[in-house]
Order: sequence, then structure tokens, then C-alpha cells
Amino acid sequence: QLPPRLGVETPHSEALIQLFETGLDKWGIDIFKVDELSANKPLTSVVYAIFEKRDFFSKFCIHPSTLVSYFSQVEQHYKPDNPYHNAVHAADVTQSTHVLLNAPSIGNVFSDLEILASVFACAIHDVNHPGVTNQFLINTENELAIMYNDMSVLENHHCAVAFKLLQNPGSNIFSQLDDVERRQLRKMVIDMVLATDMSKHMSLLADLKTMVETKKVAGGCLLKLDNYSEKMQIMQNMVHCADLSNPAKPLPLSTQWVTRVMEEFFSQGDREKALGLPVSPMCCRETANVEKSQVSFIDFIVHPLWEAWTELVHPDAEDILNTLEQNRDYYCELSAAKEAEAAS
Ligand SMILES: COc1ccc(-c2ccn(C[C@@H](O)CN3CCOCC3)n2)cc1OC1CCCC1
Ligand SMILES: [Zn+2]
Repeated sequence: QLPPRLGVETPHSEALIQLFETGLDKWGIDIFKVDELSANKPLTSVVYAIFEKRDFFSKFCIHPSTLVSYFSQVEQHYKPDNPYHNAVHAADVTQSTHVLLNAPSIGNVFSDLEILASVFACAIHDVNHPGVTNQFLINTENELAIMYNDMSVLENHHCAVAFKLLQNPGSNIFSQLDDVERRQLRKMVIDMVLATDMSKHMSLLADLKTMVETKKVAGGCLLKLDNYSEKMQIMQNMVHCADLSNPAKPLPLSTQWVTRVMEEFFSQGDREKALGLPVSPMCCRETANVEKSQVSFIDFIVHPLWEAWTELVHPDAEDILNTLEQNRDYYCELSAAKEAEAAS
């Protein structure tokens, strides 16, 4: 008994199939359109489409109904009230990584199991996100911060929730893997999800730069990566790039993400104010300068990361880096125009 096409019940299934036909492998698919056409099941439909495209159902003996059962639960555990950290973000990061994995210079570096682990890690990387930052959970002595001793609190929680859901009856998509593969996959997923903690950004980027320096891509294809830690470094940076890809997407998508993330940050700021806590950076709706913050975010975090990634997979990510630079200029001009207006 097969589930509906793309694993979701929607009146727009033909249009959704069309959208995936043309856009699944493209940087810049309208993921918000996927959300609409999938009847707000963007994650389940994106994961189903990627698993189909990569033939994962047969490669890993996964029954489509098991996939739908598991990812419907994962999707339900993404909080729909979060303006940013919701299932659309998870679908976005998953589809973005699917595109990055198709880069010719990465083509044959990763095994099917490594690709499965990467796609899975993206799909679950923010599951059950409470819409506030690690610092907020620590400052408010939230039960999650107590549970994880203030260390990568959110990221540990996302991982634990995802693997707990796998234990539900009829939901274990990895039941047909052998024990070694299952243990390897679990370790890779944990390593990738914990690396999405922004406090790890600088060390992750430093390691990537070192690797780019030492492992100059020879003749258009990455040299054979020698060991687990080198491979994992690339997978962690790939997922981290996808997680921080909003400013590198076509402008109409990027601006929607900015609006959403600011809404989420501002509601955190409101809660901090109400609790008499210091308001986190960029979280005060009265004083935050949205455009200026985006320019700094791009200049100090996103661009250095994408510059290193683009060098690693040269020339496959040139267009992405160009879009990022164009978007940066757009926010810069917008910020200057706002300042000029405020001064007049
Ligand atoms: C599209 O722009 C963004 C997309 C995603 C994020 C993003 C996701 C997770 N994070 C990590 C923070 O949750 C943790 N930080 C620690 C410092 O305080 C603020 C919170 N950040 C941020 C983005 O822009 C920033 C918000 C205004 C300009 C910069
Ligand atoms: Zn994320």
C-alpha cells in the first residue's frame, strides 16, 4: 500500500510534482511555494522527493510509508508558530544541501550512506526548536539547558528528539541498515547537527580554510579524502553553509527569511524585556537596524564561510557567491537610504 505521491495529501499534487521536476536540483527553488503546494508539509514532501531522486528507497530498503510515518512526526515536531525555525527552514536547508551535494567536484567523494546521513541531518537539524537562542535557554535556566549543562543545548535537543522519534512503531527508516551502518550513520548525524551550533562557526571555518590550503582541488575534483575527520569536516561545513544560505538565495527568498528571523529575534527580545533580562543583540524591535545587521552578518559570518566553500568546490559555487555579494550590496544600499531618510 503506497502513500500518496511525494508522501503528502494535497489538492495541488500535480503542481507540486511539476515544481520538483524543474526545481528540486536547483539553487533558489521557491520553498515557500513548496510549503503552500504541499499543504504545509514542505519537509515531508522535500525529503520524499530527494529520497526518490537519489533512489534511497531501494538503496536502503526503506518503505515509502515508513518514511512518511517518520517525517510526518518530525514535521509535526517543528513548531509552526516559529516565524523562522519551522519546517520550511528545515525543508530549505535539506533541499539546499541536496543541491550542494550535486556539485561536480563533490560528486564521488561521499558514499550513499554519507549522503543519506547529510540529508537526514539537515531534515532534523532544528526539530522542536523553541524559537529562542541557546543563550536565552541558559539565562532562563530552561529545563533544556539543565538537561544539557549549557552545552549546545538546542543542537543536542534536536538530535535527541529526532532519534527518539525513530523508535516509534513503523517509523524506523533505518531498520534495514546493518548494525555497523546504523552506528556510523548515527555518529555522522550527531557530528553534523552539533556543528550547526553557531558558537562552533569560527573553528569550523578555520579548519575549512586549512583544508582548502592543503587540499588544493586537483584537476577539478577533490582529492580522495583520507579519513573520517576530513570527510566529516566537509559534511559539517556543507550543512552549516546550507543553514546559513538565506543571504545567498535569490533576493525575493532572502528578504522573506530576514523578515522571519527578525520576527523570531524580536519576540525573544520582548520576552527578555518582560523577564527583566538584558535584550540580546539584534533582538530589540525598537532599536534594531535590520539592514545594517544583515550587512554585518554577511560580512563577518556568511561571506567568509561561502568564500571558503566556493574555493573548496571551485568553480561550482561561483553563482551562489555572486548572489550573496549582490544581496549584500542591496542591504547596504537599503541601509544607506534609510540613514539618509532618517537624517533628512
Ligand atoms: C536571514 O538572516 C539570518 C538567518 C539566520 C540567522 C540565524 C539562525 C540562527 N542563528 C544563530 C542565533 O540564533 C544566535 N545568535 C547569537 C547572537 O545573538 C543573536 C542570536 N542566526 C540569522 C540571520 O540574520 C541575523 C539576524 C539579523 C542579522 C543577523
Ligand atoms: Zn537551522
